[in-house]
Amino acid sequence: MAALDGLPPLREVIATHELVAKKQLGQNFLLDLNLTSKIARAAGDLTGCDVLEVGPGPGGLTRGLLAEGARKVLAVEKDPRCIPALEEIAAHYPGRLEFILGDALEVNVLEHLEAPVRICANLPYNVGTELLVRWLTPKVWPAFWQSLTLMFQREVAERIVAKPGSNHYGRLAILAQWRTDARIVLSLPPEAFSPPPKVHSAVVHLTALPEPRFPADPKVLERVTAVAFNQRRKMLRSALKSLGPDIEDRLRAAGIEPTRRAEEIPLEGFCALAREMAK
Ligand SMILES: C[S@@+](CC[C@H](N)C(=O)[O-])C[C@H]1O[C@@H](n2cnc3c(N)ncnc32)[C@H](O)[C@@H]1O
Repeated sequence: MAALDGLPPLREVIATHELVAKKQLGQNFLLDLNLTSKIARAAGDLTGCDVLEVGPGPGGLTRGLLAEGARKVLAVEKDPRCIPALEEIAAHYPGRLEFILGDALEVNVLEHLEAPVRICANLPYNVGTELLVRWLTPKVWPAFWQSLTLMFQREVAERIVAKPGSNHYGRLAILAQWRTDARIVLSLPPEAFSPPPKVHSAVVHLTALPEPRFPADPKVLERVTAVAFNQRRKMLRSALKSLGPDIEDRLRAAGIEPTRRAEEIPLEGFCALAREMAK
């Protein structure tokens, strides 16, 4: 029996195209179309938006995004075995699904998208964090996208929304909360996926702020936070020693006591330190 959107159920799609999941591509598919619709709705009002999806796989989330009214979905998929399933969806929604066979870390998507753009994806876990950091750290802000709605391992999701003092607080929290409002909107148990991964998952929704909360150069902020949290239990004067012999002076100039630890420093402090380091 066809699903509500008139296309075959995802289990049938997977069987027809023999999409046996490949671990090295992070393939844990969502086969419940109610769930993929829920994630698409969490992306906000899609009417009139282009939506970038990384890793559409058999297309469950793609179908949700199209049914929720996306003007166009641009889907970037690395696995050629998924293309026939995507072609069926494209035929069902004429002119609204464009897909690119390629690696999302290499494809230039900008020439295929028109503003306003939202990004929504059940990301392959092995490239998820790298893509997120790239989307958060363009030189020029605002970025090309308005919002990100992304599935991660739950632990990564917790790192994105973590506050100072928590074990999860680190580079991801700082980069995300610097330029977006970030919150977890959905938690999913392993059984929601086929095959089930070992860990729980969660969807994070990040809304781009018109301006970063505090001025800083993205590359410097990224570097300073990466180094600081690499040795998170050490005092900053030791953890940041590799950034130069005058690091204690720079910390003080940024209003940070050099004996404090990275996990105690709020976003504002790291931005002040990034400005000092850029001088
Ligand atoms: C977790 S699955 C999600 C599939 C589908 N969106 C779903 O929700 O069922 C991740 C998908 O990303 C694809 N993928 C893995 N690495 C990729 C990369 N570097 N670029 C683009 N797609 C990739 C995989 O082939 C797979 O289809």
